[in-house]
Amino acid sequence: MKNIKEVSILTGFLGSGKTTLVNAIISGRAKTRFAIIENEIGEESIDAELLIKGDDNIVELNNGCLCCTLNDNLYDILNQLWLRKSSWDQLLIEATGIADPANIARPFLTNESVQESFQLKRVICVVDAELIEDQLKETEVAIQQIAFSDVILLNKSEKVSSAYLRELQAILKTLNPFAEILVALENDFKIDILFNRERFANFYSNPKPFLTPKGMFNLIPAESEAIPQFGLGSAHRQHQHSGIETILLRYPENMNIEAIQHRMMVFLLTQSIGVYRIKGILFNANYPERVILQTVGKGMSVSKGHPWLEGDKKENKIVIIGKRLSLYGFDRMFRSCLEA
Ligand SMILES: Nc1nc2c(ncn2[C@@H]2O[C@H](COP(=O)(O)OP(=O)(O)OP(=O)(O)O)[C@@H](O)[C@H]2O)c(=O)[nH]1
Repeated sequence: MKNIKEVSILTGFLGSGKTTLVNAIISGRAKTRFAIIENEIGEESIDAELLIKGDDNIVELNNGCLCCTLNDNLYDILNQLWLRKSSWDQLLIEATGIADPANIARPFLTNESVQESFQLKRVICVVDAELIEDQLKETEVAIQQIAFSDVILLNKSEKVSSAYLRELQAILKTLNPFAEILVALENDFKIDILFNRERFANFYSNPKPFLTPKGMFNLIPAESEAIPQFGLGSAHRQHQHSGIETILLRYPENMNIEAIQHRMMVFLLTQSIGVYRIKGILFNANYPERVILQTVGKGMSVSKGHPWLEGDKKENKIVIIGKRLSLYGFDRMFRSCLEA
């Protein structure tokens, strides 16, 4: 009998906690070998570096959204993963924070040849309890993510009161009465409960194939969208999606970690409107590990990442995601924190 692989899609707005959940899944289901598709909107992968283990079956898909420009690539990747199906058990897809999960799920729901090999078991939406109300007001995609999911994981619940948490649950119920809402407290995800949840198999009635059959999973040639790029030395603007854009900055010099923390704190307090997410892998020769800088909304965290190994390209890599971003302003700010 053909071995059908289970698929889980993780969605949720920028910074809600998807990568943290992927790590919790990897360690919480240690007996399951996961193939993981990591999609990031920036050209450079940062999330893959934040995963707790390196694995041959981690596929990074950068500089575009699986839900739109990279959707064709999904077929390629499914083909590749299927060819080495004996090396993994289940597939996890971490969408970008601005993806519409319906578009990622479509091949699994409508394409018969994909369905013969892959079964979409659940779409999990990670929701930031502290920020979701603002996100729902600002971006339609936050609503789409909640509306399409089978399970809503109300994350960072320790940051809000229990009365507000109940209010939020009521709001989420109105956006998606069919989904089950689970509450996660301080990264304490109940992974087994999550993986017991399965979508209603017949929820989408009478799906129709939407692609011309070709190749193993109806592979169609990728028609990649032109991506606007503006050069500025090592800094450039990369990709636009739903009015949300990404800037990538790279610097080979030592970053002064104290200086950047201070600078970021002031920035978040005074100027951060329209900046949804900053993720940085920071380099300083005095630190044996990568320093991970993250901001979500006005919150910031700085933590240790993987150690630098010989042969690693030692540099600072910072991704900023938001609307109407000032490339020159960010470049100036980060340059001012480099050690002379
Ligand atoms: N306080 C608190 N922080 C959390 C929790 N879960 C995640 N975080 C923090 O939130 C930040 C973003 O988490 P990620 O897991 O990277 O979020 P993400 O959804 O993968 O982010 P994007 O890939 O940029 O969309 C990190 O600094 C995490 O440490 C939680 O339950 N409580």
